[in-house]
Amino acid sequence: MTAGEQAEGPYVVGIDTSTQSTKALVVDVATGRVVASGQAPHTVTTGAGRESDPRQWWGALLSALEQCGPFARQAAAVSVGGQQHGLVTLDAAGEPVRPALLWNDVRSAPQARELVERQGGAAWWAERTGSVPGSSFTVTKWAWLAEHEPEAAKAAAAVRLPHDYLTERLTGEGTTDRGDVSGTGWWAAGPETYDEEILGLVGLDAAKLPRVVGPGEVAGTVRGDALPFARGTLVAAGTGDNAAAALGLGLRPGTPVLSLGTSGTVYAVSPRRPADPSGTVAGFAAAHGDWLPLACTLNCTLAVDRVAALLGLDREAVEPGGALSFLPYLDGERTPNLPGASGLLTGLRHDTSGGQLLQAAYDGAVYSLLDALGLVLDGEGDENEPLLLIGGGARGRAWQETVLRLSGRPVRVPEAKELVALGAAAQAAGLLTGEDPAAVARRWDTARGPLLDPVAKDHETLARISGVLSDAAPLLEGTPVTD
Ligand SMILES: Nc1ncnc2c1ncn2[C@@H]1O[C@H](COP(=O)(O)OP(=O)(O)O)[C@@H](O)[C@H]1O
Ligand SMILES: O=C(CO)[C@@H](O)[C@H](O)COP(=O)(O)O
Repeated sequence: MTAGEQAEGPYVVGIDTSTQSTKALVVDVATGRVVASGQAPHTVTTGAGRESDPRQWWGALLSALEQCGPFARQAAAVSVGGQQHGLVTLDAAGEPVRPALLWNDVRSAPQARELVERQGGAAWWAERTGSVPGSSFTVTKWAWLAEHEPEAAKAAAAVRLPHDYLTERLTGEGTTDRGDVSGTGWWAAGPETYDEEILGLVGLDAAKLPRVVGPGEVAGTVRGDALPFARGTLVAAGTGDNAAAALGLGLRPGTPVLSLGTSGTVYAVSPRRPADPSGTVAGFAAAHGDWLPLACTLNCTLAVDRVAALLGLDREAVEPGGALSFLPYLDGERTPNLPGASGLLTGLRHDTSGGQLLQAAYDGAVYSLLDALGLVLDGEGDENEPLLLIGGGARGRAWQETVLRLSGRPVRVPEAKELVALGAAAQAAGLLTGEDPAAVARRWDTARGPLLDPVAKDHETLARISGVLSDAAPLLEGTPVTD
């Protein structure tokens, strides 16, 4: 807050515990002004798996809040948004049995395939849970753990998602919410309950799962004095990071969002419950009613930054031209569903420049997201409606220009940087004021930002990438990742 600016209070805290870091914002409920903020990094294992120690998330949360100075302890309510799907296993004392298996760990791809085949096929899963589970989904990670580390699975007295783990450390109660639970693969989207049949299939007792807190309900209160908040501070349900960003943007049905972070995601709010048997669209629930059809890629900002580093180029040093196609599947891929794939480059010539190669990596990363946009919107929305571009990558010129050229749509880049944390803050604010959190965000005008005019759609590049994807299908199957 700058000198002379008057916050009216009360304050709320919104937290985003995502793959690479935890961010905290202290926000003034009346105006939406961010009065203090903090951020602290996480580490993620490399190699075959992607794992993080949940205790490190808690340490990062404390550090991010410490950076907020005295404001966090003045907050009246707090909420945690977090990376989706991660499998957190806790022992009877509430300590992690082992590091969490993250959403971008593809080792459970064989378990995903087997679960879909054994139980009803893709259409059955899509109708029953909203999604066809791939290796990102918690249910496949639990099946992997039970098969590869049965002792760890047996030792798990409680099973949580990342945002549940942090919320529980604040309140002492095991809770989750409608948005994040919808990405587990063991939540039935019709009746909106845990699915006993699926839990039976993977040998998981529902008693080990958290209570699902309903939209607008309180998850609990801060339980102790040694915590970064005052005892008795209200704790909201929290939610998955994409559902939190949807709240943070005050999203209405039909407006598409493209998020460029560790994951690339494309989504919209919809009143209709999605059930895409192709598995491209995950049929998540939105945090406060409605649905959140979403497609997600594993290779986004980290993959493109890695290509820039390999070339020794700045991430903005792209050049036009050339006829390259680069599928930057450095981590395997989820959309399209190719968990065993690796990066694939075609069209290299003597006169290809490094900048053209880098541009091709951006094109490959953005292609998959835009290709899924039609399925995500499923006939809702208007072609001329601006895409909302968010996430760390949205700050980059090369990302913005690639999205403009490959979508042919206008693009709006909200000025607010931390939309997940803002969405969590709006959820916490809603507890105090009784408002719908999306309405809180609209009142705060969080989606405000420059509108970039559309440019002619680059059909040639889109067709070239699409051709390589189908021609190279056997190569992209790759080999399953094992440890
Ligand atoms: N100015 C920028 N231009 C392009 N990319 C950026 C910029 N700033 C950050 N990034 C990218 O944003 C990513 C982090 O985005 P973020 O949405 O915070 O990730 P996550 O929430 O998945 O941890 C980094 O991997 C980095 O590559
Ligand atoms: O798996 C998904 C969505 O289904 C990812 O979007 C994760 O939720 C990770 O988010 P970021 O750390 O990239 O924000």
